[in-house]
Amino acid sequence: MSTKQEWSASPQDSRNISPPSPHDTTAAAAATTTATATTTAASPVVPRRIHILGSGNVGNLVAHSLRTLPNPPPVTLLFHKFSKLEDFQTSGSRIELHRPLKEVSISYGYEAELTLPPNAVVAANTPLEALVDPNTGATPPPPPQRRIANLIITTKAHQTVAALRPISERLTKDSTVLILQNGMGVLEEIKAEIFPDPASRPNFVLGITTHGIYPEGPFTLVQKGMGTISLGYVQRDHPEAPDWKKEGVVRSWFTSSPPPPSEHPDKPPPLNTLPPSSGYLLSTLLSAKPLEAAHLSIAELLSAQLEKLAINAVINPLTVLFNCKNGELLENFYIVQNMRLILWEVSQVLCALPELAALPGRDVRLSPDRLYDLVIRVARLSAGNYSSMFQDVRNGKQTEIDYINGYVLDRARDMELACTVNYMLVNMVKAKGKIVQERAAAQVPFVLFGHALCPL
Ligand SMILES: CC(C)(CO)[C@@H](O)C(=O)[O-]
Repeated sequence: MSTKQEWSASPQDSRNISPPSPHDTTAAAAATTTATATTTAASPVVPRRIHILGSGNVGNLVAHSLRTLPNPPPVTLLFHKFSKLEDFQTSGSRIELHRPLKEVSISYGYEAELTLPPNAVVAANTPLEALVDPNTGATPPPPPQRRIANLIITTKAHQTVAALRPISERLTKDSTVLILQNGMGVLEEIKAEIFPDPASRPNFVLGITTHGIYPEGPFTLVQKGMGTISLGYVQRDHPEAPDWKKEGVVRSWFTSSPPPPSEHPDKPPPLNTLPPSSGYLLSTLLSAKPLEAAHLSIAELLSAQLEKLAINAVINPLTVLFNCKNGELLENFYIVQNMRLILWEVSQVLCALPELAALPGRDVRLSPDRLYDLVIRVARLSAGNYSSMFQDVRNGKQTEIDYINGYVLDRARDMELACTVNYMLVNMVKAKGKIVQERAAAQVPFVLFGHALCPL
């Protein structure tokens, strides 16, 4: 874990359009006690406010952990659906966390915003309920168009680009965006579709979490498994890097830039060598104890991401296809045989990735046997839970399969490797999702204004 560093914050960003909130005006004093180190006259100026896009379990855990710091930073929750914003407000604009053997903790003081652009009313594909209060018919007030210095994205992988687009103009090259979600490939999509110009795009940090969080009510979470959050700063691309728009999405996120200054390539770069907002965001997350966050070198983070990808590539689709809890996968010899088959193929693809060529111990670390041990450990620890993909399918939602097994498939395709097992899994999970959605639709054949008129 890296050393923490103190960051002073600007009381109010001069580019903000909205008037300062009381939380922001006290930012400079508060920032100095969030993390500890030496302040110099030349300390970087970073607005303290942290915006969080994605109001699922991980987003709420991070928000709660930040707001329960001794001197918490101001936190804005960004909602892209009016109904979600309303749920938050009607449940007291607070987040509640239940942890094993710990008392329940409740956090307050959030600012909540709707992220729809002002002209969303006329956009053809905007869901009406996202704009108009179903009870009163009122439209929400326009959100303050404050510049976003620090953004944490915890949306599902497939929702990220659409959720980020309405706020993308509030991010600048001085901002930092942390992408904290399951799956891989989203950073490349964001760069290609939202920030094609390397010179003006924000800084990025990638993260993965192993915390086991489950909802117990609106904005009430239960932490069943204590995990960690691993974070890695992504070096900026050179402005002369390839034009992503022209050449399509390249799914490897390693850049053409030299690695950031660091005494040893396995060590993360010191926070004070990073852009100020990246240093501030990392330092603040590292100081939030319940998150158990660690700052890794980007090579270490990539390995951890790929290990998690391999775990998800096995547990998630199999729990969908066999309609079972994570632990039930382990009790069935035939399923375990399939696990080994999937991992053999995943391991072949991951070990061939060009960006891992210099990773020490790559072939052992990503060998089928080691990945199998990791899968077994996670399935045991989460034996009583249903995987996130199982829950998505059951709730008729789109899954993250394209960013998990689909990512393995895309990378195999780039390298001209066969990847039939993962190809089949992607199609089978999509087929299962379609069956569930069609069955649900068949049960409610006639829907008007969101109300089922004739449920069967
Ligand atoms: C590890 C995992 C499969 C445990 O349920 C989790 O990442 C999930 O549900 O996606």
